[in-house]
Amino acid sequence: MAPPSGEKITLQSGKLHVPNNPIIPYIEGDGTGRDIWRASQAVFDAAVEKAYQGKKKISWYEVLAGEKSFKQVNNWLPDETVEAFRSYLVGIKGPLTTPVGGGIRSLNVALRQLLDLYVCLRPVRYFKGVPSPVKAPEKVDMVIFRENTEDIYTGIEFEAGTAAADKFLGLLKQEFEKEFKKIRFPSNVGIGIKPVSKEGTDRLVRAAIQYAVEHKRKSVTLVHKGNIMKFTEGAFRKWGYELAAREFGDKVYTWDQWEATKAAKGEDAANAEQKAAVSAGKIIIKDSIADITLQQVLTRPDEFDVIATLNLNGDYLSDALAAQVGGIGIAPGGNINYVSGHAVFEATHGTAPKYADQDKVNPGSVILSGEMMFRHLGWNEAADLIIKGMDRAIAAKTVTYDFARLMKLEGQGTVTEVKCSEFGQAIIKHM
Ligand SMILES: NC(=O)C1=CN([C@@H]2O[C@H](COP(=O)(O)OP(=O)(O)OC[C@H]3O[C@@H](n4cnc5c(N)ncnc54)[C@H](OP(=O)(O)O)[C@@H]3O)[C@@H](O)[C@H]2O)C=CC1
Ligand SMILES: O=C(O)CCC(=O)C(=O)O
Ligand SMILES: [Mg+2]
Repeated sequence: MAPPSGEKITLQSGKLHVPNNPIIPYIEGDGTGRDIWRASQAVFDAAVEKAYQGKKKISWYEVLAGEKSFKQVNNWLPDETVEAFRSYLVGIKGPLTTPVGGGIRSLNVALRQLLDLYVCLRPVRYFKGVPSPVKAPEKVDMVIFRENTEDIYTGIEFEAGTAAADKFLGLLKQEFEKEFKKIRFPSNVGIGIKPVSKEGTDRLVRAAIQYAVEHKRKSVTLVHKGNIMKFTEGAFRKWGYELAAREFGDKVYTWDQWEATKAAKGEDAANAEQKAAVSAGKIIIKDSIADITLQQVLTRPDEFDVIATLNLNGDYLSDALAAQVGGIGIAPGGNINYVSGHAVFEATHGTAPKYADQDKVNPGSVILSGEMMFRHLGWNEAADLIIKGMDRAIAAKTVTYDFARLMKLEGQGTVTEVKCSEFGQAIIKHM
């Protein structure tokens, strides 16, 4: 049931209108979600109270999904939950379990698709003092724009040996014999479909470039595997460059332009043109193939800034990048539709079931997802307090097991390992 007090956040003339007492729906999450949510909600309420001294307050509205929902109402993702996020516009969630190889499809992905939250926004930045496996983690300052509604996450798959798979293979054999013959073992094969559209690419790349312009970032890299998947990943690259030139022509310089100038006037001329564009404050739009990207974000992190990529690449890249700045314990995210105003913020990590109900794991990812939510709402004072509290709690080396483990390996002196709830309290104390 919605809380008795509070008002709806609305979209007015394309802008969010946020009342002082907004109703914000949340999903607690499975596994470690329960512990993390408790710690995080305390931090959110404390930050709002400290920033606005009672003038603003969130009315939290718990909605059900996942294991808790199945237990209580025999439904993994009730319509009321989706409707609440639709109706109240902005929400936040903990992680939800997805079984491997069978069972229900991802509820996390379902929510993104049902609400058409086409951007998965995952900033990756370094907090001073956080232990890291790399030599210069402070060079990592990237913002991932992961396409969130297409690619293999659409879940169009046919299980090997089923009637559906046989029917699909039959169609393929009949209509596309040349392609069918490429299947190495056609009698026992699972099939997946990877849709990537121009519309989906355009809106994702538009959001990434818009962000780069608004935040004065240096470059947007289109990450793809277009050498192998020419008409999906390759098309993403092509459409991305075309959109950049068409909609942001005066604000960007693309590697497509560089190639054209090189072909016409030689490499020196192309380099000079790019240098002039950088001096004029233009954003460089470039691209990089996904496999080498995973190496270069490690070896040359300062060459990457905003990254726009498809769903699966973005999933891999966000966990890999999180490792460089201290791990998945402080990797926040938001699923956003910049047109409808709908947004659901959530951590990059999952339910880490082996630590469930031990009050152990790092609540930092959900806390920083809340920080992103506050900025999205224009509540920057509350967001700033969360960053301040987090910075100082880490500097005081009062940290959860994940950071403590790495800090001890680094020989960082006295480290106080605290529980999930205690880390939340440490953030509040240091605000
Ligand atoms: N958006 C969502 O809701 C997501 C849901 N999932 C789902 O979660 C389930 C488990 O997935 P799995 O692949 O194991 O990945 P998880 O992210 O849940 O956990 C993997 C490992 O990451 C570390 N970790 C995760 N969360 C934290 C945290 N808060 N603080 C510190 N360390 C953390 C732990 O490492 P260590 O063992 O080294 O301590 C943990 O064992 C699956 O069902 C998956 O589908 C996964 C990702 C996103
Ligand atoms: O939905 C899931 O269970 C996994 C999703 C995931 O890994 C992600 O979005 O990063
Ligand atoms: Mg993931």
